Amino acid sequence: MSSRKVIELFFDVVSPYSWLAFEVMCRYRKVWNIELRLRPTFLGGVMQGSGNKPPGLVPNKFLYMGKDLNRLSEYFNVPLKPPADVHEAMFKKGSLNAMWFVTAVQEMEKSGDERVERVSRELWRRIWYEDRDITEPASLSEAAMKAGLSDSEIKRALELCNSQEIKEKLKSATEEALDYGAFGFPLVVCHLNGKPELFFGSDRFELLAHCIGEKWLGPLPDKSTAKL
Ligand SMILES: N[C@@H](CCC(=O)N[C@@H](CS)C(=O)NCC(=O)O)C(=O)O
Repeated sequence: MSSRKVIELFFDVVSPYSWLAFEVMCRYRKVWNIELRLRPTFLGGVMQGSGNKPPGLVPNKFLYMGKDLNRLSEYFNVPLKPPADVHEAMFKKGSLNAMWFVTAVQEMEKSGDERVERVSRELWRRIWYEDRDITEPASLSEAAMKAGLSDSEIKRALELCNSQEIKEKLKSATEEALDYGAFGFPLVVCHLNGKPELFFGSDRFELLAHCIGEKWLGPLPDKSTAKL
């Protein structure tokens, strides 16, 4: 068997399109010969650093995205439902605290990304399905509890959240994404023959599969992995 290709997924839980890409990559890591590396990052920093602006700030794009996400939710089997006040949730409240928290959880992982996967999913579910806060410590705790973290792990993650170490870690992941050429999320970076190949969006999987020599079997490659 050829050696596994390393694929990095840069994501932020404020980004609904990142949720779609995240679920697809988590499903395909069991199907393709890849090593998936989850890279929690801050989309606000990527927008600022690249000179881009969120597509939701253009009124017609905002209207289109509402319809697009509705269709995609069904197609990808990911329970997406925009919060009542998208601008408040995405731009006023934002995701900095949540992404510090996910970074802290990643820092605490001994091996693998299992908890990062579960906690990120619960945070997406809160903001992009239940229309609930993801900025307050109580909200982060609740998401982590649902993700199966123990009380002491949650306490430690909340402490770590405020540490300089974690803030620096999230900042350097954001800088790394920008160095790759990020301007938005999701960003999938495939390492092919020692060279990073970038794919922006949750709508590039067919092309990505072609480039890495794997088969795209649609959003649900294995029905048993698709329960959310
Ligand atoms: N066509 C992409 C759109 C992804 C997208 O709009 N991502 C937002 C964040 S949720 C973004 O960062 N956009 C930057 C841009 O469109 O320039 C997809 O289907 O995934």
